[in-house]
Amino acid sequence: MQYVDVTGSREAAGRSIRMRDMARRLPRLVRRSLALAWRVDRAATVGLLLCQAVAGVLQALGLVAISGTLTALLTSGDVYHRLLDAWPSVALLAGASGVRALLGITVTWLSSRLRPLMSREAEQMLLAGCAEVELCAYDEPTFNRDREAADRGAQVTGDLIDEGQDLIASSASFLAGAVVLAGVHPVLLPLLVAASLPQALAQVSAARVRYLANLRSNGANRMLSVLRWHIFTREAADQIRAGTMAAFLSGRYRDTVSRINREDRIAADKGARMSLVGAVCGGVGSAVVWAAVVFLLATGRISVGRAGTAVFALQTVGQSVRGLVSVGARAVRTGLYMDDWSGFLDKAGGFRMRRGTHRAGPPEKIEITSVTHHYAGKDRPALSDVSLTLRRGEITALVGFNGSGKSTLSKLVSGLYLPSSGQVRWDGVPTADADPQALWQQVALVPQEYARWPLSARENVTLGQPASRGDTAVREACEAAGADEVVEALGSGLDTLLAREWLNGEELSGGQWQRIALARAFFRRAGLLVLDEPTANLDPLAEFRIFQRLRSLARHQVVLLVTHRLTNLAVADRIVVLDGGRVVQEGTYRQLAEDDGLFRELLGCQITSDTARGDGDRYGAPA
Ligand SMILES: Nc1ncnc2c1ncn2[C@@H]1O[C@H](COP(=O)(O)OP(=O)(O)OP(=O)(O)O)[C@@H](O)[C@H]1O
Repeated sequence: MQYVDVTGSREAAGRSIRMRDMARRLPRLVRRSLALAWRVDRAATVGLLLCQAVAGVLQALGLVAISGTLTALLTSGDVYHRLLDAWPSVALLAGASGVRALLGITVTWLSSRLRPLMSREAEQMLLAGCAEVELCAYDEPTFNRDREAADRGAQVTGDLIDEGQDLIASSASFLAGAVVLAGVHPVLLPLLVAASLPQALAQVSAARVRYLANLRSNGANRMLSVLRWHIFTREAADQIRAGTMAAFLSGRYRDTVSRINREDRIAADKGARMSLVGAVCGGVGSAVVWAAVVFLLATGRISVGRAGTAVFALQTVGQSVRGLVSVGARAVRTGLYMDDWSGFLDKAGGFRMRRGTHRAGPPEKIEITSVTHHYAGKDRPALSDVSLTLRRGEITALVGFNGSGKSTLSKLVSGLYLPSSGQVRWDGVPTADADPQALWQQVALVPQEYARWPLSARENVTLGQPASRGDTAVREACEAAGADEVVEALGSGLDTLLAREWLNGEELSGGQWQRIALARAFFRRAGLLVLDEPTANLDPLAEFRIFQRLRSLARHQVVLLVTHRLTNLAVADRIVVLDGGRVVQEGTYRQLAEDDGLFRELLGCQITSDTARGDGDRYGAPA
């Protein structure tokens, strides 16, 4: 079992990283990191830039001071006068070092302030981006892969501030050293840069190898987080124990980790080999540069004092070139992750919602016309040529076998999905032309898998959107859903946190949660009420009450009910029977129960199984 990038497009992008790309990308990366830093903390960003600029100037001054000191000390004359001549340069050197140390501390302070802010900002931008995509995006492997990569990009955003800072610092120190070195002799600077090139190439290649290894492990890492979630959280804790699955899951986790370790080890070995070759070439290059200095000194082309300055300048420039290359390579790798992040934000993984602007009100009529719907990667359509009209004040029930398309149809009616072909129109306006946020204001949905939000009972009902009538409206919705008794039994009533793993939180039973989910939908007072298996976890009495109340609740709403509890369907005005994604029957309960067809067949099975259960209970129950 593996998650793989089926398109391989990002691997191709990673493979194309070359020295030229790096040079092209670096300024963009610095700009991008500064833009994000500016967004989260302007004062710290300006402070950082100022510190770096001043540190660069001080570095240059320090090198000039070294040159002055050496020239003063190495010229002829008595020691006293030589020291007297040297002291202003020494004082400048000491002053510059002291201020640079202070600036270094300030840079560390400001960076540590900015780093977490940037990562969190990037994460929040990603979360906001995810909320803007079409629901169908989650069915696409490419979207999930890109989102995962973008998440990684958001996490490493903070690194970019350090890398950006190191780049600016190395560039400033390179410039300072280069100016001084060029002043000593014009041949030294180009020679040094040429000598550093092999190392630079090796570093970039090693960074590419590491990025590609990470890319290959992306799917495995994703699987690890899925496994970790299942092993860690209480959601499946009971099933892991009762199913004695712990060893199996840990084994799969271990196997996946081994796969990642193997990739990492190969990348580390390859990277080390490249670095070694680069270091050897760099060493030879350095020897050539030092030989050039000795040659220039021996042939009298430079003085001893200038040769001394050259030594310091060479060290500074050499260090900054190495720094530039290694930080540059790291920054390019981070930049690739950030490309994943910003690319995802730009086009929301290619699934940004682009619908119309019509602001839908509570619908009078929802028409489904010749709707066919395909899920991504499926050969067969989930729905084929379905036509149907839903009206306010009417309860329409969808029934059929598992997988016959009931939930899909309810999601199309709610505008959560747009049909592959055909139209769903709310009062004549296709859902594709409606403003989705305004449309969903009119949708109250209880899906099969309703969310159990780790929020207070009140927020679980209001979904964070309280009504003007405050708790009165919450209590009315709870009463309609039979959740009033659930809330009353909670330690702090509506204020109770519904998550036992948190301090003071309380846990509800499956049926109690379902009542809260129903209260949520009743509280919303939207124009469309969609109930997908709303009573699956309810006891018979609670179920009976819900179906009883549905009639009065439906007076002002379009109601769509999906259920397998056929015996309760007398409450519906119309029943639509789906089979293999097609409508095969439509009518009232009485009509369908009398007609030959799938509904009567299903109803017969349910009555038979209920009777069998009843018999079993009767004969099997202890006296
Ligand atoms: N997100 C999805 N991605 C791909 N295929 C899907 C997705 N959701 C549903 N399907 C497929 O579409 C078909 C219809 O599924 P749907 O959930 O609408 O059926 P249903 O009638 O509601 O089933 P059930 O009674 O089991 O809830 C099934 O073949 C299912 O595998």
